[in-house]
Amino acid sequence: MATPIQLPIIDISDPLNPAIGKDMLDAAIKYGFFYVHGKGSDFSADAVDSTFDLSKKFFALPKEEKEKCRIRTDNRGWSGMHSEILDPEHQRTGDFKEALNFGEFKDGKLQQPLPPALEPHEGDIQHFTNLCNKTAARVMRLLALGLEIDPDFFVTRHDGSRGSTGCVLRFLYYPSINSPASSSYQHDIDVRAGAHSDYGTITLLFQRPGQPGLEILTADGEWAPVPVWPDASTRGQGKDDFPPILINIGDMLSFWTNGLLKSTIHRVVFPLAERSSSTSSGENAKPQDRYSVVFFCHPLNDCNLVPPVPSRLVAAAAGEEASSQASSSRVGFGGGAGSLKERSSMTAKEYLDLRLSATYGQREEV
Ligand SMILES: O=C(O)CCC(=O)C(=O)O
Ligand SMILES: [Fe+2]
Repeated sequence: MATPIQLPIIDISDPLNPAIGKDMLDAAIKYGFFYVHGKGSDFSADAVDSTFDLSKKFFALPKEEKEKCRIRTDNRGWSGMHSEILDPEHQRTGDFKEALNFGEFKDGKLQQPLPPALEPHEGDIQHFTNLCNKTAARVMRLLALGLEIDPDFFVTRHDGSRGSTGCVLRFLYYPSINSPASSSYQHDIDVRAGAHSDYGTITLLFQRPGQPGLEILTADGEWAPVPVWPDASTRGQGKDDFPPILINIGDMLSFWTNGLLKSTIHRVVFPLAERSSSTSSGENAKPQDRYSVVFFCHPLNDCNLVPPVPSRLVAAAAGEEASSQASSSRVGFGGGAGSLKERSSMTAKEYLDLRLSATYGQREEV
């Protein structure tokens, strides 16, 4: 079985500490993924727990209720089992998951239909989104410090009070391998979420203890499981504890930094230990449903990603890339935005539209 990857865990309680910025940048260059401690972020265990409770409540609703907020081309709403294919080149069946995307709030209101069960919780969803934006700002300040640029370079370009952004909060539900919804699963061809990279600048991922499944594609081309709790010594110290938040770099930030920061391909699987315990009476991990909560952080729609981030490290990376054979043709993996490097201008909105239409071309117009 592949060995779980050990990713750095970073304390973001001081977002103006250049040494931490350097550590974060190193992780973003080497892996494209790192954890941040829950402590020192803007989240409490309660805020995270109650958001997962809400997500469970939503996915348990009858299909007819969820149908009322089915996703359309604005990328907001619910997508059912098998309706997304994140890796169309390799997947036979759509992803073994359900998802619910929340877009922007205007005057405290979401701009999309909500099922009645969630209506009383609109304020809670907004509160959680605000916390995501605050923690994302800490991470972006530290990355800017690592890049030796104005610490607010990214934060001002993501400031939702100045316009619309493509930020999305997403609830995900992957039924366990023993669920009837997973009965058609064939482990040599199917996955819970196909291989992909994320489109935005950074992604925040919240996971639950005992519900693993995320894997990343390492530089050696191997799939490495990413533990929910990376370090046993940080686990379970008091009720205020929750698994560290996993952060990854998206395609836009990779593009914007000339490929210096890595947008790493990842997927979600039924963990091997769970697969074997569903067919034998072994002592392996008991199959579990997996719930995750993801925040895709995007710049303001009109933010131009050309020219690149004004960092000497980015400029140096561009020089290296030009002289190397391995130019980053995989920026924009997933299709739809392959020729980015030839463009003299590309706004965040243009970029996102290209990527979404490649992945979700079949959705109904709003
Ligand atoms: O559920 C997860 O762990 C990852 C989800 C993901 O990668 C995505 O939605 O982009
Ligand atoms: Fe992802």
